[in-house]
Amino acid sequence: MQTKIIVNPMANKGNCGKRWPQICAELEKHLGPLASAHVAMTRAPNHATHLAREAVDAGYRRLVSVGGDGTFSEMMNGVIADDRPIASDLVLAQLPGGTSNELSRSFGQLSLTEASKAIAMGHTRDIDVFRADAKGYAGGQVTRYGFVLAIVGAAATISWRAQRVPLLKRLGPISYVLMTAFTSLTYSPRPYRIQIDDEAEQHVPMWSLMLCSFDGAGEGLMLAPGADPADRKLDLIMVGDMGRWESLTRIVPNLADGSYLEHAKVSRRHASRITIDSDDMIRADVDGESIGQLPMSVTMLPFHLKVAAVNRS
Ligand SMILES: Nc1ncnc2c1ncn2[C@@H]1O[C@H](COP(=O)(O)OP(=O)(O)OP(=O)(O)O)[C@@H](O)[C@H]1O
Repeated sequence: MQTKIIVNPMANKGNCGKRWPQICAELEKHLGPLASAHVAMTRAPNHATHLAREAVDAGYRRLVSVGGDGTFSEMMNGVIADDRPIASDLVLAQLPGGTSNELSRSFGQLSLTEASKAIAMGHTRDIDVFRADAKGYAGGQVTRYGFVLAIVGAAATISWRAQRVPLLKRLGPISYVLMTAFTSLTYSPRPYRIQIDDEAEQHVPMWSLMLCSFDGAGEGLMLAPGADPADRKLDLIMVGDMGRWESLTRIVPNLADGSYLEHAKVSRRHASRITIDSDDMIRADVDGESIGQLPMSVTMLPFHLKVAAVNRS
């Protein structure tokens, strides 16, 4: 199978580029020598999307991103068009070279060696993909394909602040801890209009809403314990009308083990199509990238993508 490697040299604050020779040597131990024609370096944000599309058009069927979650997500968005994969026999893989590499962890790959072995041995797993349409920050419609989670409200504001404030971004994971505390103390629940599958629209005040395909996300967060990333359903979690102190003391500390779900104002159910709107400005985030604001609709798509993953059985 022809393999294209897409490297983001700027991932992990430029460390990915510096470590590329070492990462390449590890990959070559398992895959054999890599000709330079099979490696492409990203030159700007979203370049991985174009490189992935070009690679599939040129006949590559296995695409490996070297970087963080953003690079993998950009690559994945390049291989889907009109709500379906642009080729039927694709395998995507990630080698951890970013800051948090949460996706690698979701695929069961904890190290560069494990990820390289999973690619070489051809172990894969199927994952669901959803489509999110929201209002972009420039005012137009944005469409993003995702596979881990879509979040709105307080959780999306935490993500947006942690990514946008340059000083905080340099702090890495600690920025999320600081912004979670700050946002909990300043963010008030807002009125939402929600339509789930074919049900009637609901009007509810909420602090945050999360649509999870995987069980975990972010820095060790267990948002939807037991969620199946290939069941063609999203776990819809609604965090209701929380007071500031209540969110800081009863929700935030219990995100790591999923016990926040026991709170009386938190609900969980399955959904495969949801439209969310509000008269207030509410941020929306897909797979860790702030894409814009409400209204947003999220739809599970009727296909699986194959990703290289460690075979634990
Ligand atoms: N050549 C480039 N110059 C500047 N930015 C780039 C370049 N190539 C890609 N990017 C951008 O780098 C950003 C960060 O990439 P990525 O998310 O992979 O790394 P990370 O943030 O370190 O890791 P993680 O998301 O796992 O925490 C992405 O938004 C991507 O668009």
